[in-house]
Amino acid sequence: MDASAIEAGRRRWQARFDAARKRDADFTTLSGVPVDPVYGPRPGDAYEGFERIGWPGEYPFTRGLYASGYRGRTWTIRQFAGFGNAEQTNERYKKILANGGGGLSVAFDMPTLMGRDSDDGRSLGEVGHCGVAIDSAADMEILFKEIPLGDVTTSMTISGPAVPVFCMYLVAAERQGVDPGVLNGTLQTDIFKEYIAQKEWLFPPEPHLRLIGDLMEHCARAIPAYKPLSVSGYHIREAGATAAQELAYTLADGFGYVELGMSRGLDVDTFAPGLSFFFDAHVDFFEEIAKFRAARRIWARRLKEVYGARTEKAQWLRFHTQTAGVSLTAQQPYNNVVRTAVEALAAVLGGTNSLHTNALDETLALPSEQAAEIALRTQQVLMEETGVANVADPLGGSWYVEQLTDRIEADAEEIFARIEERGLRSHPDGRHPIGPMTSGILRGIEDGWFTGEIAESAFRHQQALEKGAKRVVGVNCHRGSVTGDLEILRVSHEVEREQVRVLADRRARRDDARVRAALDAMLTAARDGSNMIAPMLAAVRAEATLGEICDALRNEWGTYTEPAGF
Ligand SMILES: CC(C)(COP(=O)(O)OP(=O)(O)OC[C@H]1O[C@@H](n2cnc3c(N)ncnc32)[C@H](O)[C@@H]1OP(=O)(O)O)[C@@H](O)C(=O)NCCC(=O)NCCSC(=O)CCC(=O)O
Repeated sequence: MDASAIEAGRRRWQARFDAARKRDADFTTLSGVPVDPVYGPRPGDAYEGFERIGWPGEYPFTRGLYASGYRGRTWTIRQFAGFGNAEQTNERYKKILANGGGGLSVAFDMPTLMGRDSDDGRSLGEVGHCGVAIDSAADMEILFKEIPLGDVTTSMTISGPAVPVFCMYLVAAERQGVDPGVLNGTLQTDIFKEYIAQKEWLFPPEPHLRLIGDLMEHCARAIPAYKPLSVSGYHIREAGATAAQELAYTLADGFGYVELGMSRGLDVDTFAPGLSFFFDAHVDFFEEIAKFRAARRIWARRLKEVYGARTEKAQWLRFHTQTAGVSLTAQQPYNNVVRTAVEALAAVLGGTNSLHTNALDETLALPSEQAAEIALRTQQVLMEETGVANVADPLGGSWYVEQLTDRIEADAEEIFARIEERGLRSHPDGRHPIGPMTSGILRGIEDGWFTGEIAESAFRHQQALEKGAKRVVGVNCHRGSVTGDLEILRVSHEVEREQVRVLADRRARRDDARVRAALDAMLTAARDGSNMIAPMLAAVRAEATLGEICDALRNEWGTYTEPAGF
């Protein structure tokens, strides 16, 4: 790009920056040196390929979504939390908010994630263990007691039973007197990554996608600020994918949901802002920063050029980041604080919109209160002390980071082509029921291609660890010595007994005929193709349980078994 075009871009950036609201903060270095909100080529310099880099707040958004960067607003500190019953988790949430957490993020227990009630035989021993147990709208009401749902943005990490859980959240808001139309938050919902990596699905892909389509339609129409899909690469990465695989599979899944929305006749400029992303921040500092920058650029370009999105908001890739759980070690666990800080810094330098930092004890158990607080304080140290929030995309223009960004983008494009080619083979006539990327994803799920590719990468990494080519302190080098007693959070089995008792009591007090009628109406909608959200909401209002709703749908749609692979 020649110098005059770069200068024109700088002037556009300046105008946007001047118009933006800025935080009232000191934007100088620790020594008092004033710093600019963004840096670019020196005036008069040309820069080859600058159109791929650009300025923050401008297409292709490589350098961030906002001209003001974090000077406008810092990232959201959103710590994923949940354990025991709704009451215990509600107390933890109030502490998180009181300590400066910017939003909430619900971790559900395994039975809830699998759409089973706490009194289901398969739930035994798991209730309240890896997250909070939610059986019905009454639990959701307790979960958010004295937390005004109209004011706090809440993320819910659940995908198989996302839609009934979301209905419970809407009913909890109704019971608080909050108009559900004003809610802002995020529901994970991303079922593709369940088949690809996380393995917590309920039904076969096709009926599940229809249900997600209903949710997208409902939110686009009735809850405009809410983000019903958090397309998640985190679990793909944690299963062993490389950075490029994480990026490519996740964005491909995102394109699949774009195709789903479009196949339902929704306007891409209306529903695409409801798609957000969730990535892993692993320990290779620069590779992760490059991944985040490439993600924004690829998404903006494809949304604009392939799917016809015209508004910037529809082209924006907004993302949450969690530091890499798999990088934590049980050996010398205090070192995990350092790993997490480095990973969090990569996320921030990559322009994350929201961030979770893992606690040092998470390889051993759910975080203790003290470990959770250190994790939160880690973000606050970065935000308040280090100056990283002063300048947008401070690594933009670094030869290394720019080349790595280009490289990871090219690798991702190559993977998209392979997925699309699989889609073409499954529909050689070009008549894709939802869209070409979706066909490729579904084919890759059905024949175990994604799983195989991830397993191959995980195997290669494991070999590198065993040979010592890749090193992990305390595990395959510098072993021993950093020890210390960790306080471990243990969830009492009393929680399960109490949850089962409360559930039985609620079932005894509700109107069973009303529940049955509501579930029947929901199944009628499932069969006749009408939107299922309204009848599901009616069932939830009648205090139908999560297990009852999911069982009714399992009976209707069947379950899913993944292909065996060797
Ligand atoms: C979009 C995100 C990523 C972030 O949303 P947030 O509300 O926090 O932040 P945001 O949208 O970036 O910012 C809030 C508002 O401020 C505005 N804003 C932000 N920065 C600005 C700036 N510089 N200038 C002007 N406006 C700005 C935004 O446009 C937005 O307004 P408008 O709204 O008006 O635009 C959302 O989807 C989210 O919160 N996701 C979290 C997902 C999550 O926590 N998942 C947990 C998974 S945990 C998991 O899966 C477990 C894994 C495991 O451990 O196994």
